Amino acid sequence: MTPTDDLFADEVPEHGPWDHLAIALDVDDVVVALRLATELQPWFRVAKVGLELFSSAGPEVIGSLHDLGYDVFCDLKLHDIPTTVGKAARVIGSLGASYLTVHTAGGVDMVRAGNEGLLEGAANAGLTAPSLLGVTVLTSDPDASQLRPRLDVALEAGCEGVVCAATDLAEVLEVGPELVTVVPGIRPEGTSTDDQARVATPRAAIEAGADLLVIGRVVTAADDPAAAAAAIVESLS
Ligand SMILES: O=C(O)c1cc(=O)[nH]c(=O)n1[C@@H]1O[C@H](COP(=O)(O)O)[C@@H](O)[C@H]1O
Repeated sequence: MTPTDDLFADEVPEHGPWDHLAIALDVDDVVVALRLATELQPWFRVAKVGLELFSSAGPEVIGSLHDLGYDVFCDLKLHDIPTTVGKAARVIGSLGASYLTVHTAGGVDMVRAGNEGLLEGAANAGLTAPSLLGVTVLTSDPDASQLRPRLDVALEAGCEGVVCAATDLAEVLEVGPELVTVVPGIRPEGTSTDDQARVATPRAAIEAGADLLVIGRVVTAADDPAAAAAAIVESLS
């Protein structure tokens, strides 16, 4: 069953809830990752490569996911001296990733270097400009008191978007209404929060203004990942 089978029997819709869904491929085996990505392709527009998959599969996985039709979200959460972050971001930009994360806790100079590097890498490779996302306060942290200063860093350094909890969205959109908002910690009603502290249901996150929901274990660790993805899309339809 795919979104088109289920919801729109006679026509193939160009847009739907899946425009707002990123699948976090948090596995350490590229074969498993690509199998999941292939199975889940009808339900997600964006595939997220995090530290686990990037460490195991290397940068080539970005191209493999792109070839499957995904926009690729490279979630490396860079945090180092500005020169190192800038150079790493330039490499990622040249590989065709659409999004890259950096920790705003690294400060304005570091985040700006990441942004410049990312855009330069993409431009040198003749690719569309990717988006730098500033991670504000991790959703595993129950204390969001650093949200405002980190948003200020993201805005001053020119981030196109931020990663935040759904519960942070009101403040984020007040301070930076133009920011693309990416929201992890998504948990449908009645599912385990695991190590996440600030969670929300898919619908609550979208209603609070999220542009892109990061969906992880609720789908990838489900007995039937496609059915779990279908249930999320249905909850948003
Ligand atoms: O940058 C992220 O994607 C991220 C930021 C954050 O604050 N919290 C967070 O959970 N993430 C990522 O979002 C995904 C959440 O996975 P689940 O908890 O399994 O839904 C993981 O890949 C995390 O690395």
